Amino acid sequence: MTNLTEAEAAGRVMVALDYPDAAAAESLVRSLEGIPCYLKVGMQLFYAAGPGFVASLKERGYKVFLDLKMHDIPNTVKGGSNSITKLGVDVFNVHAAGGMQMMTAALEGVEAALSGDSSLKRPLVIAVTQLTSTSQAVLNDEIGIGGAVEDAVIRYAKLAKQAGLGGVVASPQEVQSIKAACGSDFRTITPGIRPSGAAVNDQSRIMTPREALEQGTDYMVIGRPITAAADPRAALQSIIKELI
Ligand SMILES: O=c1ccn([C@@H]2O[C@H](COP(=O)(O)O)[C@@H](O)[C@H]2O)c(=O)[nH]1
Repeated sequence: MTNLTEAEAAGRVMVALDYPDAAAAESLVRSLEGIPCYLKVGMQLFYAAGPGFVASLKERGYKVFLDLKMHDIPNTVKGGSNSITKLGVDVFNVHAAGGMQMMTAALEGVEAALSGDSSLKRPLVIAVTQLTSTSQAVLNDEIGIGGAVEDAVIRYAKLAKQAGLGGVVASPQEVQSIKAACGSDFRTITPGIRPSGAAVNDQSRIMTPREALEQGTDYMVIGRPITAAADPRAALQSIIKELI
């Protein structure tokens, strides 16, 4: 048991809307109506449905994580961050592998947007460390980065913290080390969540929702265990129940 209320537990879940178009995503959103979870819009949906879909979620009061994982030269990321901030999203991200200057530029883009429109809310800017699909073997043998995945994650997390970002995307397996290295206020947003018995799919570094919560994660990103379920609302409700 934890001290989380049902609403608080729902607020820790970010449902990944990985759909090919607005109509498909809309149908899932409607099925979850009234549950105060975050909605995550990633590349597939954003490239198909664009800023208009994000704006429609915000108009309906949803908290939105725009997961576009920017990774480009600093000037381009600054511009991208500026445009994203103007969409009014609550959370967005860049790749920590872009380095300190790129992450700082992302924050400059945010500041420029906020200074031009006082009605905008400051988004939480976070950095992707090592994708949760990346295993130890892939990191070492394919990508060619030596050492333990966890060490790479912590290196990226420290760099993101130094750049002034508010948190990182990582596996729940790394949450305790990230918090120890970067402080308890430094947010962890963790995909790689699989309820017991669920298909692992292409994820590698996974944990159940309950285990992730016990590691101290702030938010858990969950896609297919909800969206591919016969009854997505029931699947989300069962995850929330596991968290309270
Ligand atoms: O390291 C990362 C970064 C982002 N993701 C995203 O999270 C969801 C996970 O979806 P599942 O269906 O629960 O696997 C997806 O949108 C990814 O793009 C990630 O998995 N790992």
